[in-house]
Amino acid sequence: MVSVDESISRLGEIDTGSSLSESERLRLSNALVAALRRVQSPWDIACSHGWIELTTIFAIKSLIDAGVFTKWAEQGSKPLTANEFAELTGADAVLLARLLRHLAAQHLITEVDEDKYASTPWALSLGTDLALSSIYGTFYHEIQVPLAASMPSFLKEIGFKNPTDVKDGNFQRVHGKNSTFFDFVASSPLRNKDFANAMDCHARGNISPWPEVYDTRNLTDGAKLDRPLVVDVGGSKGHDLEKFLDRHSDVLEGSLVLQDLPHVLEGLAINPAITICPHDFFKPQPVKGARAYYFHIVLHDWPDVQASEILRLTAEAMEPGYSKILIHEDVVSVRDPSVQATVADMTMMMCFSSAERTDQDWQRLISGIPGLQVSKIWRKPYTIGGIIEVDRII
Ligand SMILES: C[S@@+](CC[C@H](N)C(=O)[O-])C[C@H]1O[C@@H](n2cnc3c(N)ncnc32)[C@H](O)[C@@H]1O
Repeated sequence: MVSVDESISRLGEIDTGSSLSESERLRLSNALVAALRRVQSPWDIACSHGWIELTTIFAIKSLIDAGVFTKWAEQGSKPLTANEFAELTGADAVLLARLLRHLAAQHLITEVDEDKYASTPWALSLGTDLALSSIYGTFYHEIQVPLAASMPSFLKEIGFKNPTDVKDGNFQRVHGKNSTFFDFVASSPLRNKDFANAMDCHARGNISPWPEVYDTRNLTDGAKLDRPLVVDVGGSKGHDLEKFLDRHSDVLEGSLVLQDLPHVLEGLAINPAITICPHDFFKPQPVKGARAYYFHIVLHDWPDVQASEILRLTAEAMEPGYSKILIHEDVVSVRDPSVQATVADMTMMMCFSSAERTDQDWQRLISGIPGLQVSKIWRKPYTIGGIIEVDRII
């Protein structure tokens, strides 16, 4: 039997440095959560859900808005007292002390002396990465929370059936009949910006850059120069095409095409190698015979009926034997899926009545579209993201 002191001392020896690969880091983090669950009482867990998470988010958001994290980073992230934070930001020192203490109690920042706090990589990121800090903004408060709060009564109302109707789901229960997720996001510039930032963070944090998962030489080798190489469909601000350019900086101008709804692309300043093409993917694909149509966390937003329609319209634009569809998504393991995959699945349910898909779900969806066939599912070991490579065979 290992004593508590010895267990704590062993925990202090855990390697958290850069020597860990991403997959090792995730495995270790998962094992630590499992150990925490064994140590926590039922009350600890319920208290965390009912009080700690909620109050932590409001404390973080208030500290972001007061400018604490940005000013802290500007000052070199050195340890500061609540009074010093108050001088830096103009906020009340007593209030700041209370908010900071709540974060330190959860090891989000470190209390190094009475009311004096040292920064952590997370706190530094909130001060330097505005996309990350916007996760705590309208994305959380206006998009996620109202939908999550409504889910239990929505599921009860529909008799605990699996929701599959994007036009009559939890979203419409919260925002009204005929409302749609993307119209709601678009209807406020701040929400639109925070959502795009959240997608950027999700891409950076959860899914490996696609040229690291898929061998992009499959696209460049034998590419026909008279038409686009990659069309990023529903590509938001174009961060995935930038990743392609990092690897293939020599592609011809105009051979990369970024598509999304007009309001998303409006006023976008982007690498001149990328052509901007506003397009609704429920209309016929205007770019014909491209080498690849890339969809990154786009089809999971849609239940099978709509996802099939998007794929069918894409298939019509493809050149058989040449064009490919590349679908970059979480591919859910049927056994022991990670929380990154299950949280995405819950999010799809509450926002779109859709779901994250397993290998088999993808095979079934694609086999239902005339002319399309899955040629390979590309994965990096121990990551949740995969790329489903689809050919048009006839
Ligand atoms: C979950 S986001 C993914 C964005 C991007 N691919 C990424 O990985 O960050 C889904 C994207 O689909 C776009 N979208 C939604 N409905 C669309 C439609 N009918 N036509 C084209 N794009 C659409 C949204 O504007 C949004 O940028």
